[in-house]
This record gives sequence, structure tokens and C-alpha cells, in this order.
Amino acid sequence: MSYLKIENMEIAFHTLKGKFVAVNDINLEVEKGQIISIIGHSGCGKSTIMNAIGGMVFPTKGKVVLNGKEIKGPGPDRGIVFQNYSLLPWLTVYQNIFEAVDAALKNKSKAEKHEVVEKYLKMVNLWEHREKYPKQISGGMKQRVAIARAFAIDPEVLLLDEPFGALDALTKASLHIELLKLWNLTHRSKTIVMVTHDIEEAVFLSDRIVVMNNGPAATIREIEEVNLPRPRNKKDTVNLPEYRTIRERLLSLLVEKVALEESEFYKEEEKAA
Ligand SMILES: Nc1ncnc2c1ncn2[C@@H]1O[C@H](COP(=O)(O)OP(=O)(O)OP(=O)(O)O)[C@@H](O)[C@H]1O
Repeated sequence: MSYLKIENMEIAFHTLKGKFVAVNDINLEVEKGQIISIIGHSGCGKSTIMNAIGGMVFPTKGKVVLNGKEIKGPGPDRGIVFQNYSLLPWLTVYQNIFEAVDAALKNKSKAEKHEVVEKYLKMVNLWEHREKYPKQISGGMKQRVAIARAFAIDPEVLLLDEPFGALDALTKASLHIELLKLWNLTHRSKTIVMVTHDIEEAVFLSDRIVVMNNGPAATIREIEEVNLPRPRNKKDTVNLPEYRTIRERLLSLLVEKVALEESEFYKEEEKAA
């Protein structure tokens, strides 16, 4: 039995114009410890699927099962990292992580909790910056705090919704390595589901990539297996022929869609002329 399983899921929203089906007929099985990315055009339901795993939206058909139990709401077994960092501005870097650890790790003593915070802050090279407030650190540093916090509270599943979306290429590349470092530190036992628009990021990090069709009523178009060797580093991995093959395949899947839509647009224009 799979660790995380999405079965025949439809998610519809009630809108002023009636029922709007965002995603339909979603079937996905994820093994424990895998890193999965979901990619697709804007509005194809990537965040909706993530939110269903997070227990923040509910399937209108089908179900999401984690570790044998149907997901009925949010829980400490799942940690979420958003693009906008979601740090509390009135707390320091240290306090932002400590508050979360304090609330989540109920069985640990205060001293053990401080050890956890220190360990993860050091892992993401932010120990020196622990007394700063979010407004005093860069976007990349904030994202590192958010990721360290997510790992520190030790959820079994990490849900990353475009976690590196707003960052420049260099910061992004170093955060990819930080993420894999943290994942290795936990003996690759954490299951990670990530939404991204960045094909290269998806290939570099993932074991499998879910490519969505466009919405409404979006479905899974294809699931690509990424059998690149681990541990991965940017320099070697991006030069592997398999890396390029998967990247090209994903590009053609996503760009083909844009090309088709564009040709429809021009046909409509011709008709109108
Ligand atoms: N609460 C809601 N009520 C109504 N419609 C919604 C709601 N949440 C999402 N939708 C719609 O569902 C569709 C999928 O949205 P979702 O945010 O999951 O897409 P996405 O693939 O993550 O998009 P993006 O890449 O732009 O972030 C969109 O058409 C969106 O407008």
C-alpha cells in the first residue's frame, strides 16, 4: 500500500457562477521518502491538490489517504512552506523557529527544543543571523528560515508550494542544495510534495514529476520518473544526458500546450477578421 494515495479525486468549488471543477480524476501514489513535483500552467490546480493533501480543501469526489488514514483536516504530520515565507514579523529568526518547535514537539524538554532550533539554524547557515527580525534579512534568508522551521517541527510530509518562486537563480540553486541536505539529514525519510513552475528545479530535486493538463477540470497528463543518481549536485547532475532528456520532454509537454492554444487564438482572430 502506498504511503500517500490520491484516489479518483475531484475538487469543485461553489462560485457565484455555479459549480467550478478545478481538478478531476486525480490518481497519484507516493512512496515514503520520495520527492514529487507537480508542474503545469497557471490555474491547472497544483495548489488545490497540495491544499487537499494539507487538509485545507476537501475532495468533492474520491479521497486522499496518508499512512492508511483518510485526510480530514490539517495535522502535525504535514508541514507547509509557502512562497511568501509566512514568518511572523514581530519574532526574530530564532523565535520564529522556536515558537513552531515549541508548539509541535510536545514531548521534548525546553533544552531539547533549543537544541533542535540550533541544529536547523546551523544547517541552513543562519545561526549568525538568529537575532535578526524578518525585515532585516533577505528573501533567500527568509525562505531558508521557513524551510528550516518546516524541517525542525519534524512532519512526515513536507508540502512546498512554489517555495523558491520569488528568488533569483543563484539563491534558488543554493536553496535546492540546502533542501537536499536537510532531506539527507533526515535519512531521506521525509516525503516532499512540491509545486513549482520551474522545470529545471523539478528535474533536479524530484524522484517523480506530475505534469498537469490545463483546467478547468484539470487532470494529470503524465508522470515522469526521474532516475538520476543521488546524492545530486548541480554541476554533475545538469550535465547528465538523462537530465537533459527529461528536461526536454517536460519542456515539449508544456510548450506544446502553449503553441496549441496560440494557434487556436489566431484561428479565432482570423474568423473574426
Ligand atoms: N476557493 C476557490 N474558489 C473558487 N475557485 C477556486 C478556489 N481555489 C482555486 N480556485 C480555482 O481553481 C483553479 C485552480 O487553482 P490553483 O490555485 O490550484 O491553480 P495553480 O495551478 O496552483 O495556479 P498557479 O500556478 O497560478 O498558482 C483556478 O481556476 C482557481 O481560480
